[in-house]
Amino acid sequence: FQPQQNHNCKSSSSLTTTINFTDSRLRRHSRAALSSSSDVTTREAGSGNSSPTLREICQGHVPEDLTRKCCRTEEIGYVLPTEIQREGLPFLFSGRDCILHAQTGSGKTLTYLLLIFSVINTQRSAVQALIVVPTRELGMQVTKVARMLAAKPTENDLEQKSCTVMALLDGGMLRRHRSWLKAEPPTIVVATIGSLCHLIEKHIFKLDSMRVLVIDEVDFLFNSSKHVSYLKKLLASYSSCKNRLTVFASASIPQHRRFLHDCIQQKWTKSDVVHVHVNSIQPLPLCLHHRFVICSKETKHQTLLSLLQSDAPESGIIFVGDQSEKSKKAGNAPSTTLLIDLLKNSYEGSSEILLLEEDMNFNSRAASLLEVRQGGGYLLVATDIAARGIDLPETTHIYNFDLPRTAVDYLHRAGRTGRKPFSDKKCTVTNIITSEEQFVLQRYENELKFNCEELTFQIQC
Ligand SMILES: Nc1ncnc2c1ncn2[C@@H]1O[C@H](COP(=O)(O)OP(=O)(O)OP(=O)(O)O)[C@@H](O)[C@H]1O
Repeated sequence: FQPQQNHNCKSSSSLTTTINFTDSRLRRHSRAALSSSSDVTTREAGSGNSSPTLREICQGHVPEDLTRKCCRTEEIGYVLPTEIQREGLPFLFSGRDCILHAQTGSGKTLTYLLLIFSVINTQRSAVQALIVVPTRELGMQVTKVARMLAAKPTENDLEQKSCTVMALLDGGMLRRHRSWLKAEPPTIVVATIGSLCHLIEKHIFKLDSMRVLVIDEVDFLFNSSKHVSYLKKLLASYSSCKNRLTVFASASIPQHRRFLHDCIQQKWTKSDVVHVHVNSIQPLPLCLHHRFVICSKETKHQTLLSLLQSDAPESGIIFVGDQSEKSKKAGNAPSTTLLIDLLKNSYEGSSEILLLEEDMNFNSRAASLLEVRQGGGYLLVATDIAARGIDLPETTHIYNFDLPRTAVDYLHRAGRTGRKPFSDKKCTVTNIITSEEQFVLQRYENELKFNCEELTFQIQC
């Protein structure tokens, strides 16, 4: 995703047709696009009255018991498809490789899982689908949704062999997974790239039967120097795009034309790959209200406290930047620790105060997220490890105690709230900045096309 000089995108541009349609014309367009274009851009969210239900879209593709479970209000209860599901699933069911590019919280996970359940054969004992994720936390979340969909609800169903889902994630028990992989390969594997490639290189994990490969948060993985070479091997050397369906997903695909071009050139996908781009003119969910408060570095803590007292958020995430190497060497306490201490000592709200950062051990990280998910109010102090993919639908407030480094990071942090697809309840993203940082925030506003309102604010001492 890094811009390169003299890069020739001509061949992908000639394959690519960007078409903007409004809601009522989308379905007609989708049908036409099924046979031709490779870059589909849709404009409006929400569903009109004539929209098909999720069940109708899945009919004939996904096993009936699963769509029933997914769509019945007494069970999971997804009656209407989100826009990425409505636009993406027809392409996926028709066997096209896809880049699913849609806002945070728009249901991309269910989109690719429904594709997986449409192609796997549970009678076969082989790994048939592989989902690659950037973090252990996101992996556990995706595994949970996949297992929920795979669970057999009735005794009759229990007679049939069920689909098994293995989480092969950093910090897991690789030895136990090795025996499991050999004795009875699972149908679906959710993996972080490091653990996965280690097992592939040791010939313990085989991709011969893989029919679907999903790379979630694809731009993050391609941008990570730690992951990119493994990722490229996985896409082009360890398996061939001809023998599988390849799906990329993210709310941000910077330079998507260049990426489409690379997908085809590098044989990461087949040449008729489709870029399904939902809400291209509105990268952030509309239900987000963005604000900023200007203060000095010295009054940042007090400003945050005052904001929390006045907002009284039931559930919120406070994002903090990573501690610099210089600050570590100087023996300073990390900002996360200072903030946790501050909140525990001075915040008067009733929310549970929790921490999630990369330096914690995996068990403590899991414990924090488990507590957050168990309901009740929470204030989660987190680094960017919580910014990608984590789905905590009860979150109503995001605080950027430190500004994110890039507009893309802003988009993903902000997108940890506003995650109920058919709700228009306003959620708030608040940036605590110094006056020197104001121009950075303005750059993000321009890039991501949102408006940030200044909050004039009296610090309560
Ligand atoms: N059709 C649907 N109807 C109602 N809710 C849905 C539907 N599909 C998904 N959801 C819910 O929407 C929320 C967000 O979904 P998901 O985590 O897949 O978002 P995402 O698009 O992957 O976001 P991100 O880019 O942040 O990873 C989840 O809580 C999920 O249960």
